[in-house]
Amino acid sequence: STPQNYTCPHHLYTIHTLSHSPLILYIPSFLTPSEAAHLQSVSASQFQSSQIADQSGKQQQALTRTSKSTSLATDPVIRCIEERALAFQGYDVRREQLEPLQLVQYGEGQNYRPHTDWFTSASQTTAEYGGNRISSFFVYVAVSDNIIGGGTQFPLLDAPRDERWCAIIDCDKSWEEGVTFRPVQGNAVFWRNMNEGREGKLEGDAQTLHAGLPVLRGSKLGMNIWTRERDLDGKYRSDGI
Ligand SMILES: O=C(O)CCC(=O)C(=O)O
Ligand SMILES: [Fe+2]
Repeated sequence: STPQNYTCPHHLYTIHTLSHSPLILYIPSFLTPSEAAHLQSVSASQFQSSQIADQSGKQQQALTRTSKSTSLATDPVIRCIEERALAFQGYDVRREQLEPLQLVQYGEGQNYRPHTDWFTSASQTTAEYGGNRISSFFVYVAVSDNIIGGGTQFPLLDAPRDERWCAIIDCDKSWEEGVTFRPVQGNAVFWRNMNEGREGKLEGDAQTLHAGLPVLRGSKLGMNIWTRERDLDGKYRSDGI
């Protein structure tokens, strides 16, 4: 438990721009070590097999997503992480547009096949859900020392050329495999899922296709922070009501 007078830690991250279109940013040390430990402890007993939405919008267990996941109720530490994710996106994103933080646990052999975080089915983008997902953060909360695999792959992106990227992305992969971020504890990948199309209407960007590669050894705990186009109905938010 955390004290009522908890104040948010001051973050000192630097940002690396991987791509302008789609906008993809890499954020080292998005979480502090104590935030990561807190997320692990509050989620520990909560995990259930991950579900995905089918075309009708029904939540289903699927072979394409074999991890376990859970959504978190807010608390003072989580609130700071939410505030950081909001501030990161500028002042025109409201707290009511945030989905509850979702933690995803992968053990050996588990993965999430290529997908976009934005939806194509109308049933997942209703007014109650606040429309579609405009942006995603995927945060590496806990990564075992012995990890092999478990990167986040964007197969449709061009790999950057500068060797300094090799600290962040897997440079052993071939060009055709796109960009694979290594799972590094505390770090995050941010991307915009949607762009303004004709008449200023937001449209999903197919280039944001990505996958959680199989964890071949060890384990990975990740976190999704998703922002909707508009406010979610209270029943779908972590702050409820
Ligand atoms: O596990 C990963 O690296 C990515 C997970 C992901 O894309 C998701 O949960 O939507
Ligand atoms: Fe995803």
